[in-house]
Amino acid sequence: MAPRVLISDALSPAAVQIFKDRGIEVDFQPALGKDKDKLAEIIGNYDGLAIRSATKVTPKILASAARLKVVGRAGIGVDNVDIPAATAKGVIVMNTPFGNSITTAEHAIAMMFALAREIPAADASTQAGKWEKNRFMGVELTAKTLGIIGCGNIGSIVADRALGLKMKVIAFDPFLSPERALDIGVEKVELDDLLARADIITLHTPLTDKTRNVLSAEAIAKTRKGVRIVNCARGGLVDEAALAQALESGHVAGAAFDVFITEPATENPLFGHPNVICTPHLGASTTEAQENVALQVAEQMSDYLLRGAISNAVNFPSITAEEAPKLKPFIELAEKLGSFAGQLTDTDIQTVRITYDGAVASLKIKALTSAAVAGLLRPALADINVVSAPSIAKERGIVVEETTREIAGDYESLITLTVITEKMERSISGTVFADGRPRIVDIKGIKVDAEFAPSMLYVTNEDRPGFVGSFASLLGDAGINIATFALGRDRQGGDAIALVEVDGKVPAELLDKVQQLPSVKQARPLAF
Ligand SMILES: NC(=O)C1=CN([C@@H]2O[C@H](COP(=O)(O)OP(=O)(O)OC[C@H]3O[C@@H](n4cnc5c(N)ncnc54)[C@H](O)[C@@H]3O)[C@@H](O)[C@H]2O)C=CC1
Ligand SMILES: O=C(O)C(=O)COP(=O)(O)O
Repeated sequence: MAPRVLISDALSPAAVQIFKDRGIEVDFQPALGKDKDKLAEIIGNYDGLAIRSATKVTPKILASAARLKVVGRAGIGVDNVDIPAATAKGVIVMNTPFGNSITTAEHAIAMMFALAREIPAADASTQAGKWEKNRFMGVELTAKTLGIIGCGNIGSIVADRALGLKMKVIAFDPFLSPERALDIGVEKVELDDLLARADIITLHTPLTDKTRNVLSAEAIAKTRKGVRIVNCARGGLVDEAALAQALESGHVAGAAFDVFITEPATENPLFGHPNVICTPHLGASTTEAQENVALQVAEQMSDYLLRGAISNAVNFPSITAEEAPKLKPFIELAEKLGSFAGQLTDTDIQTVRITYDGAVASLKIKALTSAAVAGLLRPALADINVVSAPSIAKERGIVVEETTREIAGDYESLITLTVITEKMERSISGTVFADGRPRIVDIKGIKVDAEFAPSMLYVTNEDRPGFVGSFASLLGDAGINIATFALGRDRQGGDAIALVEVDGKVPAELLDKVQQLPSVKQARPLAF
């Protein structure tokens, strides 16, 4: 069945065409994002959801999204998506990190000019027939100091344009390296320094718990008198009420805002002030940027839904379309090794150690580890998947350790999974043969060679004569057909294991009888 995608925001129709061309069913309902009840009602029918900023992907929406595999944000900010909730549900969240950055930077520059020359007010007055030539006295930008808070993709484009305008550019960004600052021609400063020196402040950080209210009442009080403030990043970075007061008192000369704490903003403390310019979250709204982000998000979502390739996911490592097919059999192996261990582990898992030997060590092991953890925890949590597994393991206090050794041993690639609980430590290793099928090659240090099958019996016993005969006849008597039979032991007369693929389910009575065979220590059914 073809995957189905819902577009619930005003994306460029270019996205619709891409989905169709890729063979994905698509519903284009550009106003739906604003109707959260309707969205919750229908989201269960879709594998993918493509959005901009109007759709809020809340835990409630996610709870109704039974089939959802991916949320694609045609844009940058993903603060309208509850990422932890999406991750816990195994939903990939991807954005398009560069598609609208030039456009947004240009909007910030446009806002800066609009403030410096009061263009909106002058326009309104002129068109009202007033010709107030003496009312509007602007300021020159040349040689002024621009303070950029958040100097990432957009901030550094703003810096570049501002340098072209012969401004002095200073930036506060804890993650901006001194080398990068030098490279892009900005002076890296602390926040207080920026507040004290900037003639114009422009914000370009995401909205996080750390950046919320970065321009608080206290911070605004530290700015230069006559400062102008531009926010084309996110509502919530600036205390709107405190800014309104500072505008009122004349400390702040002007503010240009594209984004607001509450959107759509129909009322706001900044509205109505003569030195305030507002636009309705238009930062990304150019034909070019909208085409870019729509095409990119549709391609990325299609690649994921059709080929398992992941790019620009904010909650999972990237996997290219070339890597995806190479990774697939190892994902299956990792998940099955995890499942094997999970089905045998009844007590609390403290640590999972996964070792990658040989060629597999150079693949995206983060994805493989996630798959192994998903398999391990699935017996307890049916809904877990590779996306949600790491966060669920963390939540449960399970330590996940990874080791890679690129030198191959007996196998070209080998994955070993070790589960450590309070009582025991159990390891199991597997590989993928040339036929692409995963195999178990070692259990607790005992060599075996078995494929994973829908119904299996795992028996540990003492290596004594007679076990195989009596075991096989118990199965025969119960009418259970043996499909494959793998045996291994650590040494003659030592510990032995049998891994048997059977047709159909193993009845509980049979399991009891096997358990009672004289040399048997443990008999467990397994399903893959
Ligand atoms: N108005 C609009 O339509 C648009 C708004 N945006 C907003 O712009 C934001 C920035 O976008 P990009 O530059 O592409 O993101 P980015 O991730 O490239 O840059 C963000 C920068 O903020 C810095 N940062 C993080 N925490 C900080 C803190 N506590 N203090 C100072 N700096 C901090 C980061 O180190 C990074 O360099 C987006 O998150 C989005 O919210 C993006 C596109 C359009
Ligand atoms: O890309 C972003 O972060 C934006 O804020 C753009 O928002 P929009 O897609 O125009 O609703």
